[in-house]
Amino acid sequence: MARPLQVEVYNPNGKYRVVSTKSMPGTRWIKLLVDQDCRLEICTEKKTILSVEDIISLIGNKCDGVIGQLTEDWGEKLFSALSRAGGTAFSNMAVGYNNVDVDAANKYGVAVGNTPGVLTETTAELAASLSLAAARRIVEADEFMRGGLYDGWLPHLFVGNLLKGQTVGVIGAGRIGSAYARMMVEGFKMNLIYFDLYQSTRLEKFVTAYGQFLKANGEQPVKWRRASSMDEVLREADVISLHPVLDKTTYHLVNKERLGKMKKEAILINCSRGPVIDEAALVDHLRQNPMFRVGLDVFEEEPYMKPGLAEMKNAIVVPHIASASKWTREGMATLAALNVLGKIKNYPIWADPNRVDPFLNENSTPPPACPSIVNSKALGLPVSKL
Ligand SMILES: NC(=O)c1ccc[n+]([C@@H]2O[C@H](COP(=O)([O-])OP(=O)(O)OC[C@H]3O[C@@H](n4cnc5c(N)ncnc54)[C@H](O)[C@@H]3O)[C@@H](O)[C@H]2O)c1
Ligand SMILES: O=C(O)[C@H](O)CO
Repeated sequence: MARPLQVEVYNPNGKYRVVSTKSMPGTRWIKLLVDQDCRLEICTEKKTILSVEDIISLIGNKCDGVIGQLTEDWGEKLFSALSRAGGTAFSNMAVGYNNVDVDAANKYGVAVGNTPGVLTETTAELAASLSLAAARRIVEADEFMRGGLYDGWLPHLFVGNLLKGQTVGVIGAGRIGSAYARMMVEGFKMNLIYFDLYQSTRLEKFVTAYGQFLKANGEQPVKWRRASSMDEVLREADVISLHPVLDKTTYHLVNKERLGKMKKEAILINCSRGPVIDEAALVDHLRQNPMFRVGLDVFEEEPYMKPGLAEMKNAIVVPHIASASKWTREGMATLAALNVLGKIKNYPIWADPNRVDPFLNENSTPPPACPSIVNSKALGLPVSKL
């Protein structure tokens, strides 16, 4: 028989058994669960990605709710195991939930939580950092310097792109895409072109107002345009950042053909999900177009990179750290814990999952509600009046 996975237990006599498949940043989330009569078990196994079998063994015979991670495959097997153990609540510690089969969760009556509202700016800041790093070739220059290759200033040394006055393209102008667009427009006076299935009126108003402000101060105003197709963005933008959800409509959204439509010296940023780009086609494109640059936080088959990517000087690669600021990660842990706790306690669903500040204030008790449950309608869960 397989040995049981190692866990750390808090409040062993708690009435409700909650499992967290990973240790998460901060301690507030632990206190919130323990104070509400939960026995909390945190898996402390060294392996990074737990298998479905590992998680089934963690769930055991009695489990009220699980806090899980985006690296786990939450489908039929796990939701049926959780339901058999009496569980009704699961929360991803992430805003994206493409690792979760929501239909399977619905079938077993399990609420599925996610953590929007707390990682928007942090993630957008990483996309902006990758954009700058790619435009100004910071990683290549750092390697050159550390390699002892710098022997004096030269007119051609690491010449990159000026962002001011260029066009930033955003594909998926939701929470994070809009925050990134605002940063690039306001910070670097870039013009904006975006493509989304929905109009982003707030973003459009922001860029219009900023353009008027610049004009009133004697500067060139910034402009915006909502593209009617994604290809328009690919053709016109100098820097393109991808921020859609991953689903079957966005799988390989950027493929060989679409890469071919982009400017030869364009910059492509991906802080959404790896499979939004056909990564093998991207490697070919990078090889054939040395002035084309990418900044990637996510990969098609994480944790692996497609052959050749690691050798490309025109690629900057970081290990899925876009939401990795202390405040955000602690907030994600809190929201995930409160999703599970709220469902166990039969609390209603918070009316606006983007306005989660009341849950994050360390000096007050969080509202009696689940911050964000993605299948609340399907399960017919009541909405909070707070
Ligand atoms: N790298 C990271 O660490 C990290 C951090 C946070 C979020 N994410 C990813 O970013 C995604 C977006 O997060 P968000 O909070 O901004 O979500 P969101 O729902 O606010 O925004 C997603 C946007 O994509 C748009 N969209 C959907 N399909 C599209 C398509 N085919 N073409 C163009 N636009 C399309 C939607 O209309 C929506 O406006 C998450 O689902 C997650 O996968 C990654
Ligand atoms: O979807 C998410 O939240 C990220 O990928 C992790 O922060």
